[in-house]
Amino acid sequence: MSNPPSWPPVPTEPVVPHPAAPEPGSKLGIHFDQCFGCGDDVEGGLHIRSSVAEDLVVESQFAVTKAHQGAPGLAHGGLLVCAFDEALGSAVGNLLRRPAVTGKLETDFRRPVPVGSTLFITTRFDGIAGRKVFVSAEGRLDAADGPVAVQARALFVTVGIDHFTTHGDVDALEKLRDSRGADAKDWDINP
Ligand SMILES: CCCCCCCC/C=C\CCCCCCCC(=O)SCCNC(=O)CCNC(=O)[C@H](O)C(C)(C)COP(=O)(O)OP(=O)(O)OC[C@H]1O[C@@H](n2cnc3c(N)ncnc32)[C@H](O)[C@@H]1OP(=O)(O)O
Repeated sequence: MSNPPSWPPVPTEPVVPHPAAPEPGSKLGIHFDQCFGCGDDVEGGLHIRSSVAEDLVVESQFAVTKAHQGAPGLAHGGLLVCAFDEALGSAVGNLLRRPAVTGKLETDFRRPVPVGSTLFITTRFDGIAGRKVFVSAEGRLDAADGPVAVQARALFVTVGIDHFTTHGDVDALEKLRDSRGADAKDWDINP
């Protein structure tokens, strides 16, 4: 059997938060009201909520409902991946205060996640190499110290706002500003 790949897969530097990054104890707002991961306007969305803890840790919660089923009474694995994409991406975007997109996201499903449970997701920064930001997370059932149900690790790549205006909606910046309020105006959007 081959050894598991090392993580991060390339040499990295420690992650330094943006000087204006939210302090430990801060709640993170939604980044876009129509986002499936966090948006308030999405019926059946994941409605993930996150806050900053000490030592560059971000804590997120995903309350699993019937809208998120795969098998009867159990969360769909793809939506659990979405929850981690949101939690990890939110940590990267908010603490570096730059837009970033998921380049790679791996998940290990260790336990079933029932409808009615809440997944407590803890995200940590593993290192940065140029535009590449490596993060990992674990999701525990029903409490911050509950049993581990899902683990994930990901590469996010920082991008300019042109990523969204070119490939998505030409009005992306205005729509993000409308969702985030005045807080959006001083983001580093042209790496
Ligand atoms: C999302 C809205 C954000 C709004 C902003 C407001 C702030 C909000 C704050 C916070 C909340 C955020 C919450 C969001 C959560 C959800 C995030 C998502 O689901 S994002 C959607 C899914 N992901 C994509 O659609 C990417 C599609 N891929 C691409 O667009 C490109 O491939 C991209 C940008 C990732 C890289 O393309 P290149 O041309 O810019 O750069 P190249 O040179 O190819 O890659 C850069 C480096 O990364 C490595 N790399 C890229 N992809 C890799 C991969 N899959 N595996 C390994 N390395 C990879 C490359 O090898 C390269 O490394 P070397 O610099 O040469 O060392």
